[in-house]
Amino acid sequence: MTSTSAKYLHIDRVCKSFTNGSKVTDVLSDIRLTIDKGEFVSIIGHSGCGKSTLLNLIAGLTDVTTGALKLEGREVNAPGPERAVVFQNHSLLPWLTVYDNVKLAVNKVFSATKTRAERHDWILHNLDLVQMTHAADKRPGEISGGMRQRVGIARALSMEPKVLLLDEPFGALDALTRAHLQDAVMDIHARLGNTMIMITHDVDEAVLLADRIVMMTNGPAATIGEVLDVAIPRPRDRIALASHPDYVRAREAVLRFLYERHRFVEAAE
Ligand SMILES: Nc1ncnc2c1ncn2[C@@H]1O[C@H](COP(=O)(O)OP(=O)(O)OP(=O)(O)O)[C@@H](O)[C@H]1O
Repeated sequence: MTSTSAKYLHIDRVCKSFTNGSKVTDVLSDIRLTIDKGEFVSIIGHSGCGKSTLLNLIAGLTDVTTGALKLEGREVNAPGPERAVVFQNHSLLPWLTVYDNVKLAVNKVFSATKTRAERHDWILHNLDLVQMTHAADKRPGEISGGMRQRVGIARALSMEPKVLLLDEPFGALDALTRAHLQDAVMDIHARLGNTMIMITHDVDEAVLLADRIVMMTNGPAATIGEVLDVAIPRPRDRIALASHPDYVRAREAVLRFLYERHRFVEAAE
């Protein structure tokens, strides 16, 4: 980690509680994490531990209760196009075509700085990045779930975000489609070099994609239990990796964390 980029995204002693009437729920406690520019970070942890809450804090969709969250030295306290989110279930507008869904995002960010022709080219360029140009005139209801997720990624990328936040984007997809999209994301990350943070429940996905894996303890008041470096060279090939000793070791470390040291126990009411 170089000193100039060390504080690119800085999460400093962040706690998050939700208050509902007189009931206060402490969801996250003392989160400390620094993410480098261009890094790919996976966040893994049992259901309900607070992964989405952490991502929403980075997105600016919810406020920190205490602590500070900064991107390039600037406090994050509202959503912004420099932090685009892709959700598990696509959030495309069903009445607009694929092209128009991306256009909406592009117009929002670039209407003052790109001409109409440049914006058109930019929309097609982003659809091309996820290999969806052929479906530009289709509506979300006319394409598959995997294709909708691709369009969601294109729409997020079209805003040229500094940080791409992925909240379990492939959770609802079949294994084969998921593998194709993982490859697409790795390819985009290699080509654009942007910072990506992805929540996943899938240990193999976490290891395959990430430079570091952030492992969260169980809630309430969850925190970061361990951060694992995945020093496997890129490009990564899923078949070659399956028997790679570093891959096997990383996978085992995550499994041990999740199933031995921080086993999920159903909360007894
Ligand atoms: N707006 C809210 N008000 C009150 N509690 C909330 C709110 N949002 C989330 N929570 C609680 O915070 C905890 C963490 O939720 P979160 O969705 O962040 O977990 P998660 O790790 O992403 O879960 P999953 O893996 O199941 O998606 C849960 O107990 C949830 O009920």
